[in-house]
Amino acid sequence: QQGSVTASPSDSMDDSYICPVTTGSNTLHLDFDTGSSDLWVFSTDTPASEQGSHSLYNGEATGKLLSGYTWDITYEDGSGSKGIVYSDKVVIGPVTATSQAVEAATSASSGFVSDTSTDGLVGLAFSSINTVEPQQQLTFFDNVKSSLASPLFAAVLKHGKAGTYDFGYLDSSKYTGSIAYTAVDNSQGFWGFTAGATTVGGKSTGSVGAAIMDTGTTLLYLPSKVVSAYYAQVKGSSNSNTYGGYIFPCSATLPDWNVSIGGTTFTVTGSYFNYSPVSSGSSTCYGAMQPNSQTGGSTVFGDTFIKGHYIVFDQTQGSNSPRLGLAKQ
Ligand SMILES: Cc1ccc(-c2noc([C@H]3C[C@@H](O)CN3)n2)cc1F
Repeated sequence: QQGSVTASPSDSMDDSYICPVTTGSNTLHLDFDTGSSDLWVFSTDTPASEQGSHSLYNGEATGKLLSGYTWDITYEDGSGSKGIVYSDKVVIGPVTATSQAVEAATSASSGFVSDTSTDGLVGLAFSSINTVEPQQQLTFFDNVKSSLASPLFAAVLKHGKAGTYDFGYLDSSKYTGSIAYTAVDNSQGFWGFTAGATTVGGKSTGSVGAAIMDTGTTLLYLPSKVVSAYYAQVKGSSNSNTYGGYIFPCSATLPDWNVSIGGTTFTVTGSYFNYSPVSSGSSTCYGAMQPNSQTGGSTVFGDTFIKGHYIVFDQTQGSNSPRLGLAKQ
């Protein structure tokens, strides 16, 4: 099997990208996250006080309860959820996992309860960091990859408009030039890779090093040397204690940022680095490139980098030799 599902920005800032997923017989809108490995959903097992306006998975109706199984996850930003586990059919585009662990929330933090755009997450990192106990469960990709035409999926996310996640095939109409491949270190359960030299306006701004490709993270978090060298090219910018990161006048011209990965140079267009005004109506804007001190020291290529590129999460060389493919859209 193979196929594509639409990935729509959750809001005008491209905070996240959500996709319709049928769990059991209900269609929910889920955040595909290559930085975690649990598929969890708001459900009829979620307290009514926490269900908000979310679409709900009904495990009692269509699933098989994995008796005594639990899960509990905390994300980089401190938000989290926990609950119980069913096995059920999950359909993404035309791709079906017949016995997917669907993790039904019995509790979710306020960030999720109030995020009406997101009914849960589909974890697409490696199953080694799935949180289900007493028996760890497989991700959707791990469950279907042997049935896919090719064991890969591609993220084709766009700025301010719908893109896709494609499972099982490469679509040459969705990228230009050739795909540059680079080795993945999955020892921590992530799609880890090494990024190299960076430049801004023709000037070298240092090398990045180890990073993870994380569709569930909104911004681009880099070593402080690279970040300070970037904002040195942005008039009026500063690293604000008040706002907890780099800010600049919303009228500032933001330069493009270039990084070498897999022997090829990739560019993030400057305007993508204007995340949003620091508060509604403000003429001060918050940067979409921030130091990795904000992510516990991890360098994270989030949606700010991913949108506008064609990113392939690839196991065609075998599950012990995962790789990332990158191309320009
Ligand atoms: C309300 C809410 C909060 C966090 C997240 C979230 N999803 O993926 C991630 C990143 C960071 C790392 O944890 C794994 N990938 N963060 C999603 C939400 F809808």
